[in-house]
Amino acid sequence: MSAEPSAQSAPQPDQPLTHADYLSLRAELERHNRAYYEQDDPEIPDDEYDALARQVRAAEAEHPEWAAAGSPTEAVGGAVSAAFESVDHPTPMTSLDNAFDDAELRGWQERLARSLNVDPASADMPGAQFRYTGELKIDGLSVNLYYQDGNLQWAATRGNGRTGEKVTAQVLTIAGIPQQVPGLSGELEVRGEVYLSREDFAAYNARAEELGESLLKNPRNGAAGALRQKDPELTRRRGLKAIFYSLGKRDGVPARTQWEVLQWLRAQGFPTSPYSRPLSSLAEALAYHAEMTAGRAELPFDADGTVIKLDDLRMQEEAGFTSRAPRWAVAYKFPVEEVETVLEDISVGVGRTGKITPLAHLAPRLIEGSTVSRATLHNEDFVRDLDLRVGDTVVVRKSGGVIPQIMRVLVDRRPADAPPFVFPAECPECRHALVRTEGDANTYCPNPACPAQQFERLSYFVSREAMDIRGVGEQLLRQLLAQELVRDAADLYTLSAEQLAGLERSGDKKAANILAQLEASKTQPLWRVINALGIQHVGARVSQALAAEFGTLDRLLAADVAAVAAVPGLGEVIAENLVAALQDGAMRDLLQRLDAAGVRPPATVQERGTALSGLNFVITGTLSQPREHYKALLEGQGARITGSVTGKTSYLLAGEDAGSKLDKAQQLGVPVLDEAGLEALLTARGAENR
Ligand SMILES: NC(=O)c1ccc[n+]([C@@H]2O[C@H](COP(=O)([O-])OP(=O)(O)OC[C@H]3O[C@@H](n4cnc5c(N)ncnc54)[C@H](O)[C@@H]3O)[C@@H](O)[C@H]2O)c1
Ligand SMILES: [Zn+2]
Repeated sequence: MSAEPSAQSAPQPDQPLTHADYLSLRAELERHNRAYYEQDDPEIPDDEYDALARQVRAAEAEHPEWAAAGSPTEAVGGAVSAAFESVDHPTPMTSLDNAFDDAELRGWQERLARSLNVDPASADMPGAQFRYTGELKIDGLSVNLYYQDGNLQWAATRGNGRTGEKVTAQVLTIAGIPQQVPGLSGELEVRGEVYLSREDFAAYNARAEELGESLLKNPRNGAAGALRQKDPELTRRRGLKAIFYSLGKRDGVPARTQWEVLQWLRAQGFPTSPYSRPLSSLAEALAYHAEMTAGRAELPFDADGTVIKLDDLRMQEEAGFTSRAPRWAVAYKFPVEEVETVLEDISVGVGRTGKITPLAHLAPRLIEGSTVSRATLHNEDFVRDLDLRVGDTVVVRKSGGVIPQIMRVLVDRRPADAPPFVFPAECPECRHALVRTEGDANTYCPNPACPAQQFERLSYFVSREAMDIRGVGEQLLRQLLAQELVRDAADLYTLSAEQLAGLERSGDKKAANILAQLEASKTQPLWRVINALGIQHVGARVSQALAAEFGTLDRLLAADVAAVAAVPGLGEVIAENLVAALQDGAMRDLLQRLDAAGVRPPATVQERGTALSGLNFVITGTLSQPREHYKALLEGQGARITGSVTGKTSYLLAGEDAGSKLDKAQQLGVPVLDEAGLEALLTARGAENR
């Protein structure tokens, strides 16, 4: 394995910078700060940014007069966006100084000792006065929660360190944030990191990739973009998480050390990190860092290093802060592992929606503990921007700790005869001309009869997360397509025993088994059928939400965009796409033929709750959601819905402007429920799965 020399090394001392060089580097740094902090969209990886910042700092150390006009190296964060109300942090929120190797961590301890008037040699004595807490440096963005007398007043981003953006509603979409800290009076500031888990990051990008939308560069920027949404509902959909690790104001908090702060936070119900550790010496800090470095690939979130903090809070206060960071803590960054490898081939795949995706085939290399031999190239522009050519030596790293990504091409190592990669104009499977519409990064094969798409759609249809037809595997599907026995999923249900038995490596017994499985699949639950249609962005989770909401396929087919978009977990984009897909002529034809073949999912009703079984409901008046919603909800709990109020009616669900039915119910003494009443009834009867 050949690791790239680190981009983090300090500038060469034999290359003194001129003032003009310095100014241009500094302008570059400011530009990257804006892209990173204000647009949440960095242009360069963090280690390259860090190297640039070090160069500027080194120049300023030699020429303090250059920095006099106010350098970005002195500042924390970026400008506060006018889109949010701004709020002053009672205690400033700072950045952290960095260390990049063990020697730098020792150097940090020495400086710390001197600032505390302690002999650096004795600070490092076994069992000495310098104890630490080791934590992971989670790659998210920091927030400050401000409480008065134990009640949450607001939550804000770090902003420029003194003033942040108020994002209370957005922060409260994160699970587990206490709105009260009982028993405290005075002021409390709780600081932590809001982040996107690696899993959620990957899921987001997978969807964005399908949509042809721009991808998140890393989980940190994903978290920052999600938290700084004006609409908290959009924040909620991204599924942010948070981990808390320090205090600003801390009136009445009984902690004397950082470790006790963490224990206290945990006891108050704040999410805390399981990876934090008390450390009794610098040697233990080094070992902790080494251990975290080795285990970083398995973390559920991105971390770019460890944070080593002097444990004693009184000593922390004594050591104090520089202009932008505490002296008592340091971020020890993980090395960025990049490897060089050779691009052996670029293949082009066709997905079930016809999307064409180029894939890099790499000479296998080990990166952070796993072998990497492939990397997605996303789309045409991605390959062109890199100017990738087969035979190139490329630099690969894991982005977001998990997904291998080609960072750049080492052009000087390019074989002389390497031809530029030409993105195909025709589908590699069916030779149909490919289309790429303006404004879309993706290229598609528009041919619905494309065998690659047919195959992908069919294998998706029978897959475990869809119709789960185990006997129909990849090989069988290929044979069926090749012999033109099927074109789409509905054709599977028209197959005869003779046709199946006639296939290669098949026989009567196998054929009977396949037919039995096909037969059984006709009553698979609704969500499986919805999922099996293979509509863009409609996977298992979305299908389950749709089935729960609409109950039957017919109701789903009748729903408009607004009704679909209102389903929990869905949004406008998915809704529009879904409604359009269901209205498509070919899709209607497929659905009709599936129905004719006997594929009839039982109404979702039966497989859900029984909390209201035996009860008869009548619905009237204007409710806050379409009547279908309540119908599905009630039927989903086993209730029957009837049209008129009679002696047999158990409840009338009445919205605004209810007319004669309400009168009738009152006459007959039928209990009348409003929405809150219904909610209470469901709760009282222990309804789940709503
Ligand atoms: N790629 C780019 O263009 C670009 C531009 C600007 C900044 N950056 C990156 O951003 C970082 C710069 O600095 P910064 O000041 O935002 O912060 P920082 O990431 O260097 O360090 C401070 C921050 O660490 C976070 N943190 C996470 N876990 C913590 C813990 N356990 N204890 C304390 N703090 C913890 C806090 O949010 C805190 O504000 C660098 O990593 C730099 O590479 C990159
Ligand atoms: Zn094709």
